[in-house]
Amino acid sequence: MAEPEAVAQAVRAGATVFSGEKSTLVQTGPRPLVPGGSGLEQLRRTTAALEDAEDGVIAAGAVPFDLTAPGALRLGRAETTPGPLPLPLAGAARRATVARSRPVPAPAGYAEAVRAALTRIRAGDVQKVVLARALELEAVEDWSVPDLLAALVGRNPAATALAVPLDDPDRPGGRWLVGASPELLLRRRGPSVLLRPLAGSIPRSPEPDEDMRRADALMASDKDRREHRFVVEAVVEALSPFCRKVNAPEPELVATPAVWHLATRITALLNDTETTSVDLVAALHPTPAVGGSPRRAALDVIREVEGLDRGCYAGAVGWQDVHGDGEWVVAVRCAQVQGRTLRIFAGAGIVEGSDPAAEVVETAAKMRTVLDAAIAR
Ligand SMILES: C=C(O[C@H]1C=CC=C(C(=O)O)[C@@H]1O)C(=O)O
Repeated sequence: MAEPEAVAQAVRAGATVFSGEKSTLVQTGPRPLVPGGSGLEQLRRTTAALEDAEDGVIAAGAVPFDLTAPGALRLGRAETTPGPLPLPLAGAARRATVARSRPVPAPAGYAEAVRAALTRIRAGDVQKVVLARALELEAVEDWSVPDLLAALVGRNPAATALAVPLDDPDRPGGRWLVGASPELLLRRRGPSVLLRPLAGSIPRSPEPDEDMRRADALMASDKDRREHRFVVEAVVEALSPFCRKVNAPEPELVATPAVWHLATRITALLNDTETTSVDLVAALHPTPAVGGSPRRAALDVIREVEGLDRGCYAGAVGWQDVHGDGEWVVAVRCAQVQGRTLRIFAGAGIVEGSDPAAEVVETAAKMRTVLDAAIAR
């Protein structure tokens, strides 16, 4: 689907879109995978549902952070074109005017939650917890999903920009997930598996020397390297029943327009090509990049101290084809849109040594990815 007008129209009709540096995938004519099913039920049924599907049909959409919450995976026809989404999208030139904004919780409340998590870490209950907060923007008219998507693609060329309908696309006024994720959960192509978990971050500076100083400080930070290591260790462990030749080199720096991250490019080979991309999603999600370590204890702490309904934020977003190949990103730098409301989410990994005030600043920087796309003119 190379025509901007056709893409904008498809999004208005409820298409799921993933736009990356190398290709754009648009899923049209979507029908529910498991109507009303939880994220886990949908993941479990994906491969079987695709067995009966004609070639060219994929399962695509969003898996919630909490796998017992409703999933938003659908079957539909995939159209893939080379390069990022063509811009400008037709009718996507306007920006909504924001009438009100509300942080949930207020920054002081978030700092308080970080302190509560640190207390649990020092008590030995858990070693890492990712805590999120939200910013709600109320516009004077409905947000335009094609407009948000176009602005996200234009500003984040290295990310996977996404627009995923979370409700029945036939029903007007439904919820959408939009965002520009820099984090590859996994790509499965035949027996080859690639992952690029991120964890450990520092906000970018517009001043080049200061920006480089921050990048160096992140690379040298013991706290951030520990925060990162929890993710790599958990990912390698989750892959080990399915894969051989798991290679996890030392972390490197990656930059988004808003934030520096530590990233590890992990490669592996499947033992058995019957293992599909969704089998791996089910084994990996939620990694400690969005949950924590150990997983169960971290999820308990999140439930107790965070006080947010994450929905599909921090979930897994992507697709799988009839061959079991697929690509999934972690739903970070994302927002939920419904009518006039845009709810932008951002989280940060908390470990021993984390500073509550710095985590407020880091989550604000992460929110800029969607905020700048939504409000800049
Ligand atoms: C949870 C988020 O980011 C994750 C991904 C990269 C770096 C992270 C960090 O440094 O805390 C988070 O683990 C988010 O952006 O909402």
